[in-house]
Amino acid sequence: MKIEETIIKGCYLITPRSFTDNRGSLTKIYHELMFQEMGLDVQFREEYFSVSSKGVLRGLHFQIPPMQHAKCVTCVSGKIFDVVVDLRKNSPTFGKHFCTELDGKTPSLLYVPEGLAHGFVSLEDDSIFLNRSTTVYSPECDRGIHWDSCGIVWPDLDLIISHKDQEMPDFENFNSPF
Ligand SMILES: Cc1cn([C@H]2C[C@H](O)[C@@H](COP(=O)(O)OP(=O)(O)O[C@H]3O[C@@H](C)C(=O)[C@@H](O)[C@H]3O)O2)c(=O)[nH]c1=O
Repeated sequence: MKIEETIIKGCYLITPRSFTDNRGSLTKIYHELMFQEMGLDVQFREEYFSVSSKGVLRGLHFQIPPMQHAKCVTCVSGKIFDVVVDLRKNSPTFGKHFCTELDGKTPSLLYVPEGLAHGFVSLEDDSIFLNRSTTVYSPECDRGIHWDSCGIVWPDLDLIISHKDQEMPDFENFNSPF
């Protein structure tokens, strides 16, 4: 595995190891010891995947204390435009964002530390997004900021967005607990 820090401290792009042969490929996306060796000594508690049509935007989400979490996300099929926003008040990149494409054909992972909001837009039909988190889902602590915040330039697509996400507060009107 290869790890590279993004412009946001503690947020890493990870290139997993893939093995390809005449049958197809095998990609290792989590290995406890390898994660520890990369400095990511975390215990994941929950994992799920979602399937999204082209243009679906989900985000920008996070959980507030006491159920805040780090997460490791990837796209196992299709392609997504993935974004994180730093909500840590004492961080030099507070309010700044980082975006990257996650492509099922050339797998890579994004490790998102506590205190960041996360979202993505699906660039292809049936993109499969895989999410592993260090706390379980808590509807009481589930929060978000509006997707059209912080100067994020989203892909020019006909976006499909849930009512819940359309109603999220702007970053400017959100008092961060981080
Ligand atoms: C995220 C989640 C949702 N749900 C339920 C709540 C709801 O009925 C349905 C759909 O939930 P949402 O609309 O919140 O799903 P979605 O918009 O896909 O939420 C996800 O977005 C991406 C960007 C993230 O970063 C994730 O952490 C998560 O917040 O699934 C769970 O039961 N467990 C979960 O872990």
